[in-house]
Formats: sequence, C-alpha cells, structure tokens
Amino acid sequence: MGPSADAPLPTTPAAEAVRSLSRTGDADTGTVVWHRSDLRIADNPALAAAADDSDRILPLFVFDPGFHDERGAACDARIAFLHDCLRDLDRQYHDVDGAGLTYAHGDPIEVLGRFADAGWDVVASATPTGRYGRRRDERARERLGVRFVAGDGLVRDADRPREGWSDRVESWLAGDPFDWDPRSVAVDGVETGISPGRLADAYGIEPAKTRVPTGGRGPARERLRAFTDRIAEYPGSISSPVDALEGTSGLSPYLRFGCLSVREVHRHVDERAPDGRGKSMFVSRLFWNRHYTQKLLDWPGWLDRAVNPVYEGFNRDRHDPDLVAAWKRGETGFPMVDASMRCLRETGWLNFRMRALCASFYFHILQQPWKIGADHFYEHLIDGDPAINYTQWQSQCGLVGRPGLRLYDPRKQVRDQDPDGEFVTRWVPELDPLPAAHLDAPEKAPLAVQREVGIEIGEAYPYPVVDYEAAREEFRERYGAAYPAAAERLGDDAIARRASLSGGLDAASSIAADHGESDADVDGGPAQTDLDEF
Ligand SMILES: Cc1cc2nc3c(=O)[nH]c(=O)nc-3n(C[C@H](O)[C@H](O)[C@H](O)COP(=O)(O)OP(=O)(O)OC[C@H]3O[C@@H](n4cnc5c(N)ncnc54)[C@H](O)[C@@H]3O)c2cc1C
Repeated sequence: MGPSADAPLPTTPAAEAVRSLSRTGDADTGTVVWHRSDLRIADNPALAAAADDSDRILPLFVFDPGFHDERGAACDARIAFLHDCLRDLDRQYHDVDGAGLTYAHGDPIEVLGRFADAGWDVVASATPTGRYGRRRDERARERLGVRFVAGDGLVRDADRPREGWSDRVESWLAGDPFDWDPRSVAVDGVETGISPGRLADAYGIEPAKTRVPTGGRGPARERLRAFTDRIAEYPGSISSPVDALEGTSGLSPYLRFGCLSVREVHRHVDERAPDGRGKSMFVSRLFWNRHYTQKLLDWPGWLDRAVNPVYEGFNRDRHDPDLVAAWKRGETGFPMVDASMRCLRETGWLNFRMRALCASFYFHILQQPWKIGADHFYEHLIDGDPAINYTQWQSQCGLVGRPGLRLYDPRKQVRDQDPDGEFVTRWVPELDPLPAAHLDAPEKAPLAVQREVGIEIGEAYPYPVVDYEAAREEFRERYGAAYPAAAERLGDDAIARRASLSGGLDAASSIAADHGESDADVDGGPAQTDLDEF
C-alpha cells in the first residue's frame, strides 16, 4: 500500500537540512555511510572505509517507496523485522557515542544527491542485487560518485569467478574483520522526522505473522551463542520440520539483513564450537550462502528469467490459478505440502527440506510457472533473500539443466520426517483425529476409520488436487524431452557463465558433452552438496 493521505511522507531530509549540517573549519563535510543490507557497525567494509577517509561520518538508511508501496514484495512481518534491525543499528551508533542512524525517505538517488550537492562523499557496501538494485547503484555511481566497497567474500571483476572460488572464500573467512575506531571520527546525524514507527504508520504496516524473531544484532548474537552450544545436534535436526525449528541456527533473517556478517558467524563457530560433523556441516552451509549470492552477482536475471533459456516459459501453458491458489493456501490434499505452506504463511519460516519439497511439488507435480511460486516464497519468508530464494527455486525446479532432478515425494516426507504427525496436525488441525499412520495419504484412510474418528476426506480436508504418480510421470517425460537441448546450452559460454556452477565453466561444458545421459531422481536424498564439492 502507498503512504496514507493523512500522513504523507516527503522526500527527506530536505536540501536545507542537509546544507545546515555544514560547519565551518576544515571538516566542513564528511562521508555518508549508506546502509542497505549491512545493518551493523562491526565488520562493515563501507563503514571502515568511510572512517578511514574522513573524520566525520553520517550513517544513513533510506526508505525507498519502491519497497514499501504496492510494488514492494515483502510481507509486513519482514518489514517489521527490518525495522527492529534498524532500531538496533541506531542503538549501536549511540553506544559508540554517535548521533545515531539518520533515516531518510524517497528515491535514494534524490536523497543522496542532496548530500552530494552539499559536498558529502557517499560510500556503501557492494551487494549483489537484481535489476532494480543494479540500476539504482549504477545511477548512484555515475551521477553522484557513490563508492561501493567490496568485502563480502564474493569474487568480482574476474573473467572466471569460479576458478579457485572456494579458496578465495576460505581466505576471506579467515581474514580479519573490517575495523574502525569510533574515537577517531565524529558520527553525525540530521533530524528528518522519519523513523521506522512513522514509516510503519504512513504505509499501514501491520504484521500478521506469529513466532517471528526479533530483529537486530543483540538477538542475532544470542542465537549464535545458543546454537554453537548445541551444534553437535545440528546434523540430526536439519531434515525434520519439527526438529529444525530449534535444531538449525535460525540465523538466516539476521544474515539476510546483515546484523551479523557471514564472516563473524564463521569465526565464532570456528573458535568456539567443538570439532565434528555439526561444525563442518554448518560451515558448508555458510559456503552455500556465499555460493548462491555469487550466482546473483554473476547474473541478475536469476530473479525473473530461467537461467537456461531452453526452460524459459516451461509450465506457462499449464498455468491454473486454482491450483496455484490451493498450493498457496495449503489445500492441495497432500498433508506435508499443506502443513508447510500454512507454516510459511503464518510464521515466515520453513526448514530447507520443506522449502525444497514445496518448490518441487509446485513445479514438478502441479506443473505451474516457477516465478509465481518463487515470488510467493519471497513475499512470506522473513529471511527472503533475493540471492538465495530465486536461485534455489531455479535449482530445485531443474531450470539450470544439470543432471539430477530433485523430486521429493510428499507422502514419503511425512513417513520419514514426521512419523507421529506432529508437524502435520499442528498446521492442518482438521487432520488431527486421523491416526498418524494415515497422515501420509488421508484419502486412502478406509471409510470405516474416517467414520470412527469423525472426519470425512473430501469435506473436512480436500482430496489430492492431482494424481501424484500420473503427474510425476508426465512431468518427467516433458522435462526429459527438453533436457538434452538444455544440457547442450550449458556448452554456450554466456549461459555457462550465468549459471555460475560451483565447478565453473568446465563443469558446464562437461554437462553439455554428456547431454541427456543422466536424469536420476533425488527422492528426498542429498539435496545439498558437501563443502568439498565446491
Ligand atoms: C526454495 C528455497 C528457497 C530458499 N530461500 C531462502 C531465502 O530466501 N533466504 C535464505 O536465507 N535461505 C533460503 N533458502 C535456504 C535455506 O532453506 C535457509 O537458509 C535455511 O532454512 C535457514 O534456516 P537456518 O538459518 O536455521 O539455517 P542453517 O541450517 O542454520 O544454516 C545457516 C545459514 O547457512 C545458509 N544456508 C543454509 N542452507 C542454505 C542453502 N541451501 N542455500 C544457501 N544458503 C544456505 C543460510 O544463510 C543459513 O542462515 C531457501 C531454500 C530453498 C530450497
């Protein structure tokens, strides 16, 4: 929704307010630190660079109407989480005796232009984004001379970014954090009348989700500490949606908004966690974070186009809004999918396997266009990260064209991951009366059982919206028919570069050379690669 007519928000700070910041003497102006998704003052490359260059800095966050009005893609709960993170960042600056964070509102180029016109330099951390963010950053660089400082471990400006990639990421992880000395700089601010609360009022932000964690560096550090203490249990907790709730780190929204850097998390775990499988599996997940983010850096089209052009438009001719709506509402008649989709909508979080299951079911079984599903995830996930969500969707759907289709059987997932039905009945309470043995396929529960427990499948809970086995077979045929051409396209240098495979261009050309040779299913199998496969 747009800003309310009662409380319209102007583009602010106004040019006069910025000019009034000028002081007499040597340090007339200084450097604006434009925070975007790096909401911390530690290990922050842009802030360290600004403090190095100037003795006066002004930390700034710009609320861009494009993210908050009807064009915005985030649910209100994610915006509220962002607001927590901003208030926390404001406190971090106050804690070092600074003036706090300056909040602005408007087109970032216009806002930053007012500072540039008054003689301020502007720096920001370089962050991979989609096309909108890229255009915005290009305009900021060209028109205003904004300097983007890299420091996130990703490989930039290399002809073959994937060559020696994991070694480079590893040495970045082992490196010292970016540092600055708050005593050597004045942290200034300007009153703008904007705050997260005012913004929330103006745009009618009303978070409707439950169990959403509190944003900010303090809660993030708490979580990191608690997780490190129980890291030995991590490997056994990843796959089940019940165990994962407490068993995985829960750090994703904090990493998404940069309350902690990936490097800080790595260092903490490296130094404090006991050696073992839990530690190595977790570290490999941090590499996955960088791996997918590198993909978006290498090609911004991941957000809206199939990475392999052969699969562009796949399933488009089958678009059925009723099927999409049933999937979104969690009313497909497949309990594990339905429980997961309702959990996503209500809490904004799902563990990896359930995200993968729902994406696979949507694309392979319902055979619906991938982007609508990916957008729905992106809207509802509190950790919704364009770099991971859309690239993961394309990988799970098989749009890259590499061998090994990731098909998950939703019934098997109930039997394997929720045999007592705890997760399913928590989110699909209408199935609660049914004995757990029938929760994988309620429609097959004998009528006598249904009568005895007082539930009628088809009334209380829907029959499956598709015939699973037939749909799966049909998809395999359709997908398989296009697969050799898709594999071959990976031999094309431009397509191989945008796919940004962990094995680089060589991996892409070897898939092209073997085209069509392998399309083995992964049925709930190893959907994430180990560290040594990078
Ligand atoms: C279809 C789909 C969409 C996804 N969308 C997102 C998203 O928008 N944002 C997001 O952060 N993660 C996304 N993931 C990856 C993964 O599911 C989440 O990172 C994880 O469930 C978050 O919980 P956690 O922090 O407790 O994870 P942990 O298991 O504790 O992992 C620690 C961190 O490692 C990183 N990580 C873990 N798994 C992956 C992975 N498979 N790919 C990339 N990074 C990973 C995350 O930063 C995570 O916070 C998606 C996965 C799928 C299959």
